This record gives sequence, structure tokens and C-alpha cells, in this order.
Amino acid sequence: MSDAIIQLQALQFAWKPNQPVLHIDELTINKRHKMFIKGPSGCGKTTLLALLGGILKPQQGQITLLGQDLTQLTDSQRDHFRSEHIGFIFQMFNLLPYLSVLDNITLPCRFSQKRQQRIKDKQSTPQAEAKQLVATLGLPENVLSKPVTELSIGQQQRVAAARALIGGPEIIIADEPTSALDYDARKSFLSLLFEVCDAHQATLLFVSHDPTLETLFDNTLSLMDINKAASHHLSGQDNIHLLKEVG
Ligand SMILES: Nc1ncnc2c1ncn2[C@@H]1O[C@H](COP(=O)(O)OP(=O)(O)OP(=O)(O)O)[C@@H](O)[C@H]1O
Repeated sequence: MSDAIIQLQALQFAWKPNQPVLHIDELTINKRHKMFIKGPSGCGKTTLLALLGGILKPQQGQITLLGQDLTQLTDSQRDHFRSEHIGFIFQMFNLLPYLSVLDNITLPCRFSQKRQQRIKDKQSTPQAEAKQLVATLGLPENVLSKPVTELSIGQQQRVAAARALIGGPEIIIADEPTSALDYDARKSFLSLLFEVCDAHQATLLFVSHDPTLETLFDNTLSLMDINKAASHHLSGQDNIHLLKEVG
């Protein structure tokens, strides 16, 4: 059986007509891999994650996750697929300020039968699972009843990770979730994230501008190397850099 969990083929995406942002002939990511995704600002990293997460739909090509081509699904089927199989950790964490930490973490279980079932299969409950994740991610248990607005940035980041991981989705997508932290905090967050991903056998896609984190990952994807559209839409910005250097 193939080890691939994500496959892209002949993918093309543009936000505006005739201004391609992504053009990727082929990309395969294997199960349980931890992939570091890098590339200069504006080269399409966030756009790629949104396509992989089924938030956006490409104009051309296939995006196959767990054997399902997302481009064949309707918008609501893609939303459903995402809630069942993908955990997102965003740069700004996107926690809901009017909910407690516990309610934020268990929220994805309300929308996903599969996440609920995986927890049931372990003879657990979403609440018990949240407690365990919070402990593994190095947060005190009393944090669960607090409003998220009372947490530090580092604590919010761990809560966002727990919310992505609850119910064991097969794919975790993280977009610059460590940029607000210092180096030691970034490294310790990553080792905890890796630990939970390993325990859940999850595949991790992680976008970051921090080159010091790259060696901690199994693989690196340099988007500039595979994105045929990058030279096209970044050329304007490159010219600005050149002009600055010359000037
Ligand atoms: N919602 C949007 N509408 C129109 N254009 C967009 C939108 N989001 C991004 N773009 C454009 O698409 C290109 C890729 O943006 P994207 O955010 O994917 O890059 P990135 O590599 O993640 O950048 P950064 O590292 O700065 O976050 C950029 O030229 C950007 O201006």
C-alpha cells in the first residue's frame, strides 16, 4: 500500500485572472512525516496550506488527501472532510475569546463524528482527552476553566495545538505558529507538538520563516523549487529588492 497521504498533481491557483500564484506539477507527502515548508514572503505558502486544507479550490489540478480528491467535493463536503481529518494551527491561533479553554479545545469534536469516534474507541471523552493534551503540552490543568483571553501567547499557542490535535486528525497543518515566541519557547513547543503528532501518528505540515527550526523536521519543502509560478509573481518584488540594493 502507498505511504502517500497527500498528493498534488498539475495544481494551478490564482487569486486573480492571469496572475498565477501556484503552479506545482507534482508533490507527494508521506504518512507520519513532519514537513518543514519554507520560501520567501509572498511565494504562496499560506495559499498552499489553504488549498491542502480544502479552504480554497484550485482552478486546475488534483489535491488528493487520504485517497480523496478534494477538487471533486462540494464546498460543504470539503468543510466536512476538513473537520474530520485536518487540524489547523494558525499564526493568530483563532481561539474563540468568549469560550473557556476547555470549550475551545473540545470544539472540533462537536463538528466531527470521526473525532468523537476516535476518542470513544480509546474509551475516553473529549473532556478527558483535552485534559490529557493540556498536560502533554505542558499547561497546568487549572488552565482549562479559564477564559482564553487570560492566557499568555505561549499558552494560547498550546491551546491552539490541543484544539488541532483533539480526536486524532491524520493531518496537522500549522502556519507560522511559533513566530511570536523566543527561540527556546519555539523549540520546546515543537518537541511537544512532535510528541503528540507521533502518538497520534499524524502527518505534520509546518510553515515557518525560522531557518533554525528546519533541522528538527524529517523533510523540507522549498516552495520556490517546485512552484513554477513563483518566479512570475515574485519578480516584481525581486525588482524592488534589487532597486533597494542598487540604491
Ligand atoms: N486573499 C487574497 N486575495 C488576493 N491575493 C492574495 C490573497 N492572499 C494572498 N494573496 C497573494 O498571493 C500571493 C501569495 O501569498 P501567501 O500569503 O500565500 O504567501 P506566503 O508565502 O504565505 O507569504 P508570507 O510568508 O509573507 O506569509 C501573494 O502575492 C499575495 O499578495
